[in-house]
Amino acid sequence: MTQADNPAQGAQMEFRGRMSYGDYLHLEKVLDAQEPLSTAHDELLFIIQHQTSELWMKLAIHEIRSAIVAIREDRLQPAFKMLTRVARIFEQLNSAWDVLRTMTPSEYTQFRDSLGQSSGFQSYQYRAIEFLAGNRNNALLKPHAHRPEVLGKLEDILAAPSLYDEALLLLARQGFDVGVDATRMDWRETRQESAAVLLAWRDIYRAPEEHWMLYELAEKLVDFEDYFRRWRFNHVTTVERIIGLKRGTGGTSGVSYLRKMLEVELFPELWKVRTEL
Ligand code: HEM
Ligand SMILES: N[C@@H](CC(=O)c1ccccc1NC=O)C(=O)O
Repeated sequence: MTQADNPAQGAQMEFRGRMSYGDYLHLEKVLDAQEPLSTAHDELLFIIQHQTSELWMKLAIHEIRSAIVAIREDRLQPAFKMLTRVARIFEQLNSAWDVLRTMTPSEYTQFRDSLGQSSGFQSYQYRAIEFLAGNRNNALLKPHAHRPEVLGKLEDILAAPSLYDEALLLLARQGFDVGVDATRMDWRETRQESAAVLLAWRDIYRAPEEHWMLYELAEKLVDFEDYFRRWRFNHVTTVERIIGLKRGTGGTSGVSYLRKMLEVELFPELWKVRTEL
């Protein structure tokens, strides 16, 4: 038999005692983790949509953490690469809404009651991303009080500088006056917006050729926030399309809570600086 007759010729077919594809990826765990609570056809879509989102969030956290360390160590090129990947992950999460949007209100109502009081509001990986980026609402630790290991991980994130804090410390190291952001000791709370930081970014944007690395870092951060905002917008639009103005299972007002979250700015001076140029 020639290669043309049998394209799979030479392929390994015997896996007794050898690691195969499914072994390496632990597919038995991943593919056994979907347990619908109802008989509704669309519940599997709902579960897989969330599980895949959480997997992508896991990767985003890994990349943001490494980007934070890289900026701290003045290794900007690797940080750029990681931040580009984070933006692409959010682009991926954004496209995923197209699949969920195929579920109508009638279909969702068939299993919504099974969800009890569970909600994406309790996604600790989502909260970790917000905390790592710099949006630190300590009140949102509360839903994790019953899981000490999760709480501990979120507390650890709050104990250290965020992505934006590290960017501002870098600006200070490079001689920019960033005001109080150069000397902060407590990282737990979201920093206050500052006029000094706005002026520092303005100088950088006015002379990109002189500050190319910082200029590029700023644009990577804006790109990340741009895609993150699109995720929030897609979420609230999908939610309104599916549950209208009903209260959320997590206990918030639902769409109006999510609309409020659209106003959150992770890197406020980087948006304000646009008006100054
Ligand atoms: C049928 C689809 C969905 C509906 C109806 C829905 C609805 C809601 C509502 C009403 C809230 C507000 C909190 C509450 O009171 O429950 C919320 C929050 C949230 N949802 Fe969803 N959601 C959907 C899909 C998703 C998906 C696919 C994800 C991806 C992981 C997600 C992640 C989140 C997160 C992270 C929050 C917290 C947002 C924040 O606090 O800023 N949701 N969702
Ligand atoms: N908050 C949603 C329920 C919901 O979407 C949800 C429930 C359990 C696990 C993840 C969810 N997704 C996002 O909030 C609702 O009010 O219908």
